Amino acid sequence: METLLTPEELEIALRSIGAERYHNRHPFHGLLHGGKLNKGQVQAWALNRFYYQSRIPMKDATILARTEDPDLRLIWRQRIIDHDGNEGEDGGIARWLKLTDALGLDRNYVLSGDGLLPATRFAVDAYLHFVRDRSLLEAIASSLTELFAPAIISDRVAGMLANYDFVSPTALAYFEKRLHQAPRDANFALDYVKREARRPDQQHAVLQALRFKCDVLWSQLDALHHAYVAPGNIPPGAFDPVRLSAMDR
Ligand SMILES: O=C(O)c1cc(C(=O)O)c2c(n1)C(=O)C(=O)c1cc(C(=O)O)[nH]c1-2
Repeated sequence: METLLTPEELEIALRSIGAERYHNRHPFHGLLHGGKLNKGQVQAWALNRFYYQSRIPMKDATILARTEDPDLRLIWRQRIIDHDGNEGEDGGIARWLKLTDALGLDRNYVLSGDGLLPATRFAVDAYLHFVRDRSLLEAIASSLTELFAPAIISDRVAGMLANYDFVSPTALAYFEKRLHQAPRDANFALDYVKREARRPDQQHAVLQALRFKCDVLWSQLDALHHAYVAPGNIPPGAFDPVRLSAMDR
């Protein structure tokens, strides 16, 4: 029999999952933030990560569609606005495309998803399916990786600006916004799961949802590391910085 945790104990357990498994610990992030990647490798990261960004509002629309609670929808819909923007106002997706523009990637190529690594698509789609198929509580809990995002975003911006001459503060504008948005969103989701996970099996499911989401993030970086850091592993059809610049010549 599992024991029932207090809400505070549940929060401690969630935070310890982040401390152990969040993608800030992935070696690819060490290379990215430490200035150890070349431009083609940074392009590959931005291109693949765009797919994650593009699916986030679809994921949040799924959560909206699944809840009967208008108060929850009212709060949650802000996430879609943050990513898609509003009339006359850019959102996160447009800001991410400014980053891929600044890195010299063709917009239509980025939008097409043609150069994605297979594992990026599988991992991100698994997140969408999880949010569609599991309980609403698990769907909300799976967003809780955002609790740990501000620290990695600060490290990333400082590291990339210090280490890459092809990265400017305007190119990284996406992250500046997330520094305010992520804690607001994560704190709301954390309060929600602390309030709604009232049985041991629900608490277990919440913890598993966060582990699952850490795996979604981790496996995207595994794929980048495998394909672009070790030579010779780029899958057929995926973005190849060397081939692309040879075609420019
Ligand atoms: O830069 C990052 O490391 C990072 C991580 C995460 C995350 O932890 O899932 C998100 C984001 N960024 C992000 O920008 C974002 O919009 C976002 C939405 C979500 C989500 O699951 O709803 N996670 C994240």
